[in-house]
Amino acid sequence: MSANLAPQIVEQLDPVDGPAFQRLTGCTDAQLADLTRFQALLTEWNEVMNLVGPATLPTYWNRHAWDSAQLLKLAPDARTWADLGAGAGLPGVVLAILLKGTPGAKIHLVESMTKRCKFLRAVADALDLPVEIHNARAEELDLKVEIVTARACAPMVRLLGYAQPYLKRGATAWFLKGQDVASELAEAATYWKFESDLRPSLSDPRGQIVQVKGLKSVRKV
Ligand SMILES: C[S@@+](CC[C@H](N)C(=O)[O-])C[C@H]1O[C@@H](n2cnc3c(N)ncnc32)[C@H](O)[C@@H]1O
Repeated sequence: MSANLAPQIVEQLDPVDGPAFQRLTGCTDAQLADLTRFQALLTEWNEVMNLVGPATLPTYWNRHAWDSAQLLKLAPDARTWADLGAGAGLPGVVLAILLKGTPGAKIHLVESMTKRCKFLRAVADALDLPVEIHNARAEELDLKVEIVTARACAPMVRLLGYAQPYLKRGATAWFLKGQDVASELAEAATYWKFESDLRPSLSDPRGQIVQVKGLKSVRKV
């Protein structure tokens, strides 16, 4: 698949395997092969370090690949991304696979745990991905990107603090959130002023993808 994933995406829940994911996204055979290799690396490394819940691996294509890939539908023209708390490479590695070969594509994988960065480096080298890996705390970096994203990194009240430097430099935030998003947003609103826009997740019937704009601190978290 080339630069524009979004126009080809047909909305449908739960791709159960690689071919179903390919039908859903229109990804190329090469991208499908990379995603399959990523699944194998995730499974192999998960034996020796805690990357994802083992029970989620059988549903990799929906829970991890499609959950991550759906972000490209929201920002089809974005080329530069920062994934805060990338951990196992979700969503950042999936985005990098789907944007590989697109001129200007660069995905910053920001992860504070050194051993998880080792995994991300191994994946990036094996798949020759357009990524930069930062073994750092997200809020300490000063990166200029179009989109800042995160999945399961921190509750919204703290995530906004991590994302603030990126938003200040012009990024748009799209965060993958679960069923607790309403209470997370209510808590965050006592510390921050911001506008949010929620879209239903295409991979998780209880999930939401939250856009955040106009972030200002009201009081210290
Ligand atoms: C629960 S894991 C989720 C990883 C991945 N995004 C996923 O969905 O599988 C959260 C990750 O965020 C990292 N993390 C938490 N706070 C961070 C921060 N301030 N800067 C960078 N990484 C952070 C943790 O080390 C951990 O790897």
